[in-house]
Amino acid sequence: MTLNFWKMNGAGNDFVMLDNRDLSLALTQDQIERLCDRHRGIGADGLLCVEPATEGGDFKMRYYNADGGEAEMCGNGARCFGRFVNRLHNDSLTNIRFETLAGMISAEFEAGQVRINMSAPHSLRLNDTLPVEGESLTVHSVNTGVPHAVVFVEDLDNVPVRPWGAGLRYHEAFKPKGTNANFAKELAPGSISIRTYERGVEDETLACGTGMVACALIHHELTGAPSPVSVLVKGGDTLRVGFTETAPHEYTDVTLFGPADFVFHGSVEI
Ligand SMILES: N[C@@H](CCC[C@H](N)C(=O)O)C(=O)O
Repeated sequence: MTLNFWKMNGAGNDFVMLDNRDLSLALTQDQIERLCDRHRGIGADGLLCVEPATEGGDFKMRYYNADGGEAEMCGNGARCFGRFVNRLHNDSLTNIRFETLAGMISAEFEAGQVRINMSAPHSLRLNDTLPVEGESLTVHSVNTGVPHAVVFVEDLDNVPVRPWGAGLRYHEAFKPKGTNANFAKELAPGSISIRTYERGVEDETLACGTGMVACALIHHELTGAPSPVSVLVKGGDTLRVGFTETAPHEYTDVTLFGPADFVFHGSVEI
């Protein structure tokens, strides 16, 4: 079978994009994993499908990690999804609402950049002390559509992202679903730099949208920095996270603004 696909990236987090509005595709976990394989496939951190809405949105977004497992949400993927859907409509849309397993997301378009409005974060925890790889880490956590652990560090360049990331991802404290793991450093009040180890990729990625939101909210919790918070990612882009705190530790209007770029269009045999 020949599959038409588009390749996109959001701040370096890269995705295979598929138009499944007619529901003709039913890819297996194994097929998705092979498509995302950087040596034997197209290569990507994840795969997104556009499907018809069933719960009052304009479309449904399905997101799969590179290991072929489905995840509830992907912030960079959602920005790419918005731009991709707009391209399928000859760039005639100004905004869309789409369903995800983490709730309804809306996207609006601004000169190649996309702002998404995300579902309310939950399960915020601050200052847990956890043993990881022989170190005692101060770990914060929040679910921004998918689970994230956040550790602030002094030396972000030299933080052992893979071993510490995997240590947190599989930590007893986050079982059974595991977590994504972020390492962050304050650059200035309201400005942070982060690196993320992604669950389902099982490695560091160049950017993670839900991770940026998690780190920005924790930065706000720890320092009181107002919205928006600027977040510099490993890939070199700086994105903006906006939010409104409605009550202590309760947030609404959580937005992520940044690039969503087309890379190429092709076909592949599966
Ligand atoms: N890259 C994403 C997050 C994708 C899901 C994540 N790997 C998980 O399994 O929770 C983003 O941009 O948010």
